[in-house]
Amino acid sequence: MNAPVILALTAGEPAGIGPELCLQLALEARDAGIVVVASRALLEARAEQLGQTVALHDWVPGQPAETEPGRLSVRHVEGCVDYQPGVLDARNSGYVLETLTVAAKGCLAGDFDGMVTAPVHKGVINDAGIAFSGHTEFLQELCGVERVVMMLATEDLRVALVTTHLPLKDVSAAITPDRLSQVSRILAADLKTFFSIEKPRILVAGLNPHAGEGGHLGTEEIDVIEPTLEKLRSEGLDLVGPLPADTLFTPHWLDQADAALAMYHDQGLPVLKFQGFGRAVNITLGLPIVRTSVDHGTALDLAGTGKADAGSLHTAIRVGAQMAKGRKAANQENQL
Ligand SMILES: NC(=O)C1=CN([C@@H]2O[C@H](COP(=O)(O)OP(=O)(O)OC[C@H]3O[C@@H](n4cnc5c(N)ncnc54)[C@H](O)[C@@H]3O)[C@@H](O)[C@H]2O)C=CC1
Ligand SMILES: NCC(=O)COP(=O)(O)O
Repeated sequence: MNAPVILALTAGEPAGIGPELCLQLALEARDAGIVVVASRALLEARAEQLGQTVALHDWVPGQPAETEPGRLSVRHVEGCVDYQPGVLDARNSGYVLETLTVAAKGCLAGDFDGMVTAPVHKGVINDAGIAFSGHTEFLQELCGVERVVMMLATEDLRVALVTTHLPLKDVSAAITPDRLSQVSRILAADLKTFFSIEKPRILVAGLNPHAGEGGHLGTEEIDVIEPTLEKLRSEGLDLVGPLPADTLFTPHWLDQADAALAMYHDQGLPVLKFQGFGRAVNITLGLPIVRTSVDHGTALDLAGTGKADAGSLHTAIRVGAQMAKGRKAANQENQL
């Protein structure tokens, strides 16, 4: 009944800090079983560059994962052709996406209890001619679900987004009653499922300055956001807003709420990162699998130096393991 959780950890962009963060983790004792999904040769090359000794063990589904310092379970993925830190190579892009596919399919098949992702470089994947906006959208498509929600969280703050990786000029049109309703419902449901918040109070930001100033600074609040929130409240969701985004992130509001819902990426995430960059987790809600991630990017400037901070990776693994245990327990209860 209490089998340890096994998480797939994708090593991300080969030129970034992901591979060395995986190796840093291997030097410590771990509570959760971690299987790094990556090119074995890439990990060996990075370990050699950093002067680290890590014994890599090929992992087979059904087996426990290594948890002892100095040992690391690896699910090898072919196709990485360039191991140089700090220098992007579009030829590695197919391999990077294959690591995500292997991890996600492994979760769907029950081989893994969840997946944690180290950062990928969205630009270089597109340079390879592959349309890619982020793990969030990639996993939504792979898992065949209509809507997912990106939420970043620290101990003190949770910020979810209505839209994710969109050019700013496309944001207004994307804020539809359908999208706002789906995102709000997923956020409320998953805060209950994974964080045991029975009826979460969610602060919803407006899109425009001063939440539109009564229609004088934009009408999305009056036309879309207010009527949608009203309808969702009638379903029982505890939604406050639309609130001016510049004052939403103040103790007056945050102290009485469980999460903030921002309309777009750079409305919500700078606040979260100012408050907790380096120790936050990025969670994809609404998926049939557990997926958490680090709060940072590929940090090409640090790759190969061994100076990258693993704080956010630790948070992502801790939260991923908690969520996976929660989902396992719920599944077992449903089977009784
Ligand atoms: N989960 C993911 O896959 C994410 C990927 N990205 C991708 O990363 C690439 C680079 O993005 P940037 O905006 O430059 O952000 P970034 O997070 O890579 O770097 C911003 C600054 O933070 C520092 N930094 C980042 N992680 C650190 C760590 N663990 N320890 C110490 N310092 C750290 C970097 O050195 C840099 O000075 C982009 O292509 C972006 O798409 C960005 C965010 C998340
Ligand atoms: N700023 C967060 C971010 O870009 C991460 O996106 P994703 O790759 O987790 O979808």
